[in-house]
Amino acid sequence: MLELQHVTRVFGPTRAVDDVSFLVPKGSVFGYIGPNGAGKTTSMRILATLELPTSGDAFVEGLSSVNDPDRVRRRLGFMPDHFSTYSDTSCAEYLDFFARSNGLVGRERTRRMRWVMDFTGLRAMAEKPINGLSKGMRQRLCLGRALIHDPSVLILDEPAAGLDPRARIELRQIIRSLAAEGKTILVSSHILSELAEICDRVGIIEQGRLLANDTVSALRMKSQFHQDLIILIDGPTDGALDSLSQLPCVSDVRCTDQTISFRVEGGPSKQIQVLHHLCDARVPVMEYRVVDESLEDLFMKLTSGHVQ
Ligand SMILES: Nc1ncnc2c1ncn2[C@@H]1O[C@H](COP(=O)(O)OP(=O)(O)OP(=O)(O)O)[C@@H](O)[C@H]1O
Repeated sequence: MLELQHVTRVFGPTRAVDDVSFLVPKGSVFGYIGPNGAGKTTSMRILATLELPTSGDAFVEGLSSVNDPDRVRRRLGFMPDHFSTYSDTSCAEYLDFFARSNGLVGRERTRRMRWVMDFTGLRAMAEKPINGLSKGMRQRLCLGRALIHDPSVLILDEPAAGLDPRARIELRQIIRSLAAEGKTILVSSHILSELAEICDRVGIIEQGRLLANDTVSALRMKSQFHQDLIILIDGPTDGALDSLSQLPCVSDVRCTDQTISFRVEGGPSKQIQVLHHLCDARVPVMEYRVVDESLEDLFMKLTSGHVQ
């Protein structure tokens, strides 16, 4: 598992990370979401032993990134948000270099190289120079490098940045299958909707402070002061419109054919009251559907847009 305990990192006047704590249980995926300059990379670098916190501590499988960096590195794969390499290096050479740096030798190195090439879909590109790779393939190679020593914990810093829709979907599948194997994964992004489907929990960070740490559905519930709903009526809609007009919590009523959309002020218990009211009035409701608040809306609600 992975843990930050009251981590603060100050750069001059900037509190890049400000008293952040969270825990990612084994085998789960934690989405770390925040706008530019929020402090995601700094906290990930602290976990990955590449940066020291000003105060607090970070732990990988119970080992301190501050006091026990060598042992942490053996358990951890870090995919940075960008990487550079020599211009004429091929994919196989690049992976081989990191396999050797991680102490892999002989058959074990060959076996890990094969596994990574197959898992990331890079086998056909093995002899290609890295500079000739597409963005998606470069990201796969960078992920392969993070996986080469079979770490139990993965830290992926904006792995989906710059990828086309197909490559994003493939990346999500790769992350989910790694979690299914029992790996603990911390993955960052600017965009909540990009990670929501694959994360067990998300942390939202802005200006160094963790604003939320919850499941996506719980975040949705907490942020809901109103909810848009759609009902489908079997027959004329007059009775339904009349019933809805009696409820002070209902507004924005719109009707097209047999479909009525409206807004309910209040949380889930208010929505249930509305449904009861319609049933009591014998309105023939065939379908009752909540319009999911877009994840972009949720992100905008939780963050203020300030940068430091
Ligand atoms: N080495 C450094 N020296 C000075 N300031 C730094 C340093 N590293 C990060 N910062 C500052 O700390 C803050 C957080 O930066 P960080 O890179 O952690 O954010 P981020 O959430 O990863 O942003 P992005 O999404 O743009 O990559 C920013 O204001 C940044 O300018």
